[in-house]
Formats: sequence, structure tokens, C-alpha cells
Amino acid sequence: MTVITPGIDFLLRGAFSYLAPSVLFAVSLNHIFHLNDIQVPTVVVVLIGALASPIYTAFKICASDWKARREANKLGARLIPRVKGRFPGNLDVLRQLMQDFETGYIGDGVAQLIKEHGPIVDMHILWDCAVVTTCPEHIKAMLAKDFTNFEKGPEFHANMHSVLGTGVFNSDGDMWKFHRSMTRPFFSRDRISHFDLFDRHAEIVIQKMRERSRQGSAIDFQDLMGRFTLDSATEFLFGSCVHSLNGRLPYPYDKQLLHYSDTHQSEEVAEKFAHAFLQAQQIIAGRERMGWTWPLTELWGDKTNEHMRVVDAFIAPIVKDAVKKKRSADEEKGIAGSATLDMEKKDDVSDDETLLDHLVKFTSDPIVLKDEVLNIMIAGRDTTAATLTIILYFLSTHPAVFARLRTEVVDKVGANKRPTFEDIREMKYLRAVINETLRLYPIVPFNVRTSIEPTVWPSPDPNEKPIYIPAKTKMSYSVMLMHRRKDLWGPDAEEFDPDRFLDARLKKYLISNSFAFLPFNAGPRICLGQQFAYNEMSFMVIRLLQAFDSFTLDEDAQPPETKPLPEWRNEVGTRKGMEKFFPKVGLTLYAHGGLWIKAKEAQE
Ligand code: HEM
Repeated sequence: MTVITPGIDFLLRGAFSYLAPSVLFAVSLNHIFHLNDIQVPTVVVVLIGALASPIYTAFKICASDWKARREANKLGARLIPRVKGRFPGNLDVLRQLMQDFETGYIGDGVAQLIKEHGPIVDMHILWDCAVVTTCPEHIKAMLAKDFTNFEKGPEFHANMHSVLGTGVFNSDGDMWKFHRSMTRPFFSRDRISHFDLFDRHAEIVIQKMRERSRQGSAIDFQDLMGRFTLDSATEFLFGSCVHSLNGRLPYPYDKQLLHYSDTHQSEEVAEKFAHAFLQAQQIIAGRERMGWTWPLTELWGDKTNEHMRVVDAFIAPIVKDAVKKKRSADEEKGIAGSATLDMEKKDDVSDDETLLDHLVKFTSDPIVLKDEVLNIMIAGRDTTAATLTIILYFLSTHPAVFARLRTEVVDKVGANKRPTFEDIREMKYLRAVINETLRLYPIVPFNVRTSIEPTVWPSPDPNEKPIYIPAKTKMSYSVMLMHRRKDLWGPDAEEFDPDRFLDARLKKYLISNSFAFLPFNAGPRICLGQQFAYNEMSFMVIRLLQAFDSFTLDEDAQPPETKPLPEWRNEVGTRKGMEKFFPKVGLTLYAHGGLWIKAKEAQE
């Protein structure tokens, strides 16, 4: 079977639509010359025809600019402030953005353009609108007020499809409603049973950290949290834990040889699965960054294929098993096929039910089931792992916050007791620490929607006309940059200070403008797992603070090429100038090279 690769498909379509005007023009010209008996050499006809495509393309660009200007005027609005680069198509801007992405501090390139042009800007890459906004009122329009006019869009779907399929993350309209409505009941109540699951895996985490602490060596906390959330997620999603916490944990780069020489190199299922899953996500994140040109980097084949084969090999038998189990249960009860759907209360979720058990009540289509569990796994795993990692980074670098939080843990829960949902609800400072971490490092720092119909947004400057948003335009928004705006969060917006979620600043900045804080998004597509995430993260942090009475960053253990760049320190008073880790973003945010810490065991 011949399969057309994304690159070949892109080139064929591109060649067809780009060359069509030239071919059409040359053929028509030839015909006119022929009718009028004019003798023109074929090579001249071909050359004139060849000019038709670039002229037509330039005409289309000017016409669409003119149309947007006219529509904006009609509505009493103005165009989005546009970046004017030095090279055609703003290629220099694109190059700078890519370079900043590879080697700079997270969001550097976009932050600079916003500083120069205001909180909404059109980077206008390759003659196409490439908008980014950090305004709460614009984000509110896309996510809530004008929700039906903004979708993820066909370009996003195409970029993500080979990994996310048509799951809840990567669908719009009726398909999204279908996925969301079958998954929502699973998250709609406080599912206390998860605390058993968290506890089992948290216990292994603590044990691994104790072992490392006794060896006097640092541990990569990001890797550890990736394993904790992978084991928890696979267990609660499929009821089949991959036990990645039992695998070999990495040692600091400078001690690798010493320790790796006496370990087996055999790759375990969990390692393979986690690695393949991560690689596939990195590839689709790269596609999203490259925009419509990404297929050119996949000329010889879809780069996600080899990784998705590993992921599928793990998931397919689990899905098959769940469908089989459900069928036999139905047969035993004497119900069959669609009758099952009428006879069961599908939305009821029993305590021991996994997400997959729940989903098979709605469909037995293995592709839909696989897509949905994979989507939830991506949504739920790296997000909590990275947030926990950054919480620990802040606790390691802010001893006063650590001490106050530890006092709250010991006072409210005790030195050893397993935390309950009620304990967590009472712990105001813990919630403030988590929120402050999510404010400075929201795990989805950049996101995107696509407009369907043209619309008008309020101007960030009330003295200026509103802003015209054309139809079918990709609108990026950055909650991370919004969360750091001094006009929205006060002059100390770049400081890590959990008290801002407890003192007068809460009312002044947040309650008066609730769309200024959106780590979980808002509106109909708000994160389904928000409560689950708060529970899981709170549980883990409490267990850690019960077991250890100090954490320190071990900067020597950090691989040198992943350390923050020395020149960052020149930017005094900014997060970039303060940071001791290198934040990066794939689909979600993470610490480049991991987060290496040393933990000291508590004596109580
Ligand atoms: C710190 C942890 C988390 C953060 C910061 C977070 C953040 C987000 C954000 C920003 C979105 C919106 C994405 C978009 O529309 O483009 C989202 C969606 C979603 N999240 Fe989370 N999430 C977290 C944890 C979880 C967990 C633990 C789960 C489930 C186990 C989960 C399930 C989902 C789902 C299913 C969606 C898709 C909703 C939809 O499109 O209708 N999330 N999350």
C-alpha cells in the first residue's frame, strides 16, 4: 500500500494551487494567440504564464488586506497593530521567534513584540495573520462570551491528528460535545477513591527520595513526578498501571557512568511507552509552532508513526479487553448492543470504575476509545507533573514559604496521617502556593483558537477604536504573559508571593477581574480535570512535606547545557533574571534537563 506522506501531500496540493493560475493563464494566452493567428514562441507563452502565479498571489494578499481595512472601517474599528519586519513576509521576525524558542527564556520573542506594539499584536508571518493577545477581555471573548465563534480550527486538527485523533482536545462542534459529554460524568464528583491510588504511588515516590537522600545524591524531581503521574493516570484511566516508578531512576549527569555501569540497559514497557508518548507530543508541538509549513519537515513520512506504534501497542489490547469485558457483562445481564445504552444509567460512575470502564458504556469503537483515553492522559499527566515540579522549585528556593507551608501541613494534617479531601479543602496556604505557581508558570502558557466569523474586540487602550478580527484567523493567546502583566497584577507581578491569593491583592486584582487568572482556561472548554489536579497535587505536596523538612536545588547536578544562561541575570527584577531553572514548552511547560534537588528527611 502506498501512503502519501504529509510532506508529499503538502507539495502536491501546494503545487496544484500555486501553479493553477500560471497553467490556466498560459493555456488561455496560447488559445487567444492561436485564435488571432499571432505567432508567439511557446517559451515566451510559458514565461509569461509563469509570472501569473506570483502576481495572482500578490494580488490576493493585497485584496485581503484591502477587504479587512474596509470591513474594519465599516464597523468603526481598526486593524490589529502589525509587526513590520525588515524582510519580506516578516521572515526576520519568524527567524528571531524560532531562535528565541530554541535558546531563549520562555515567551521571550513574543514578549518583546508585545512590549513594542501593545498587548495584542499581529506578527504577520508569511503574509498571513499571526495574532497573539494577552488581554483578559479578548481571552474571555474567545473562551466564554463568544465561544461559538472560536474553535480550535482545521489547522490545529491537522497538526495534532496523528496523535490526538478526534479526542476531546482535538475536536470541535458535535464531535467535541460527544467526547466531552461522555467523559464529564467521570470528573463531576469528588472521587474519594483516588486518594487510595495517590497514596500508593506517593509512598513509592517518598521511598525513592529517601533512598537517594541517604546516598547523599540529588534526584531529578521532574522525572519522578512524570513517573508518579504516569502510574496514577494509567491506573485510573485503564485500571492497568505501567509501574514506571519501579524502573531505574536517572542519576545526576556527573555521576551517570558510576551508577549506570552496574544497571541493566533493558528497556521496560513503561520506559518505552513514556518515551514514545513524549516524543509523539514533542513532534505535534513542533508542528504547531511551525504553522502551515510543518509538512515540509515530514517529506519522507509522518514522524509520529514510529512512536504511536509503541503507544498503540500498549493501549490497543487494554481497550480491546475493556470492550470484551463489557460485552460479556451485558450478555450475562441479557442485554445487547444499543439496548445497553437505554437500560443503563450511563452517567452513574461507581467508585471502582476506571475511565475506560465508564467510556465503554457509550461506545465500543476502539478508535474513539483510544483517542479519548490518550487525550485525557496528555491532558492530565504532564500538566500535574510539571506543576508539581515547579511547586518544588519554588519551595526549594523560598525557604520562608516552605516553612510556612510545612507548618500548615503539620498543624492541619499531622506529621504522618494520610490527608483527606476535607484536610485539603481547609489548607488555604497550600492552595495559594499552588495558584501562585500556576500564575507564574501556567502549564499551557500559549494556546490558540481560530475565528469563524469576523468580529470586533474592545481596544486595550480605551482612547482607541475597537479592534477588527477577521474570519478564519488563528488567534494565539498567552495566559502566562497575561499572568505577569503589572497593570493586572501589581508592580510585584513577577515575584513569587503566594500571599497575593490571600491578602488585599486578591480583591484588588483578581476578584475585580476574574479572567486575569486562567491556568485551567474558562468557559465551556474549561479543564475537566481541575479538581482532580488540585487533589492530586495537594496530596503529593502534603506527603512530601510530611516526609522531608528541607529541599535544596542541586545546581551542580543540572546538565550544564540546561542551566539558565548567565546573561539572563542582567534582567534584574524579572522572572528571567531570577530563575535558577530553564523553563521550556512543548505541548506543555517543563524544566529543561529536569529539576535536580536534594531532600532532607524529617526527624519527627
Ligand atoms: C495542573 C494541572 C492542569 C492544568 C494546568 C490544566 C490546564 C488545562 C487547560 C489550560 C485546558 C484547556 C486546553 C484548551 O482548551 O486548549 C485543559 C483542558 C482539559 N483538561 Fe486540564 N489541566 C490540568 C490537569 C488536568 C487533569 C489532571 C485532567 C484529567 C485527568 C485534565 C483534563 C482536561 C481535559 C479533558 C481537557 C479538555 C477540555 C475540553 O476541551 O473540553 N486536566 N486543561
